[in-house]
Amino acid sequence: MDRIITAKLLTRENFAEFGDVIDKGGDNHYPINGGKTERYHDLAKVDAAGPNARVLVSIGAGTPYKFPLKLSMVERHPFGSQAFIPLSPRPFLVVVCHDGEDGPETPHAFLTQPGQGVNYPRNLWHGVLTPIGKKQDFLIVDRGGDGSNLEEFHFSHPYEIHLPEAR
Ligand SMILES: NC(=O)N[C@@H](O)C(=O)O
Ligand code: NI
Repeated sequence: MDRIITAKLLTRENFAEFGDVIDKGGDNHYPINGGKTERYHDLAKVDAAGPNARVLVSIGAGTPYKFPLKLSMVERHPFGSQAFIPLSPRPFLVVVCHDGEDGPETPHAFLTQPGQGVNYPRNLWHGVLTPIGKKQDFLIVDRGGDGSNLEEFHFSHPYEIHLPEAR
């Protein structure tokens, strides 16, 4: 099986089967504060389940990965969603998989558009936060609480993830 995957530009449409896109591209927005602010409303479903669950807001100071990326592991969070919102307008890599009978199916790789964030629903298989080219900070909104909220899957053979040519 071909283990080389080239990331495609992330859009609301092509990511819809996996999770939420956090940007100003949706149509659910309206003026607040007398029109001084436009609110882009309800962009992501935040989910925090299990014992003593609560929503966490954190900052991830990410270090870039080399490309092509060797993807040998994906993970998922059984008790909650996880959102990554970049604090600088640089694209980053998003890798997600549907769940199959024997674990994650073939990965799908996306290159976000500058400033775009994503939200992974509970139990969505995903690669870890993957900045590109330089250090990048991210706001992370995910679940805290008791119990193990991390499940990892190690592929028997790694995938090789490439970025699209024309960037
Ligand atoms: N644990 C954490 O904050 N990050 C990972 O779950 C990840 O998806 O990068
Ligand atoms: Ni995660």
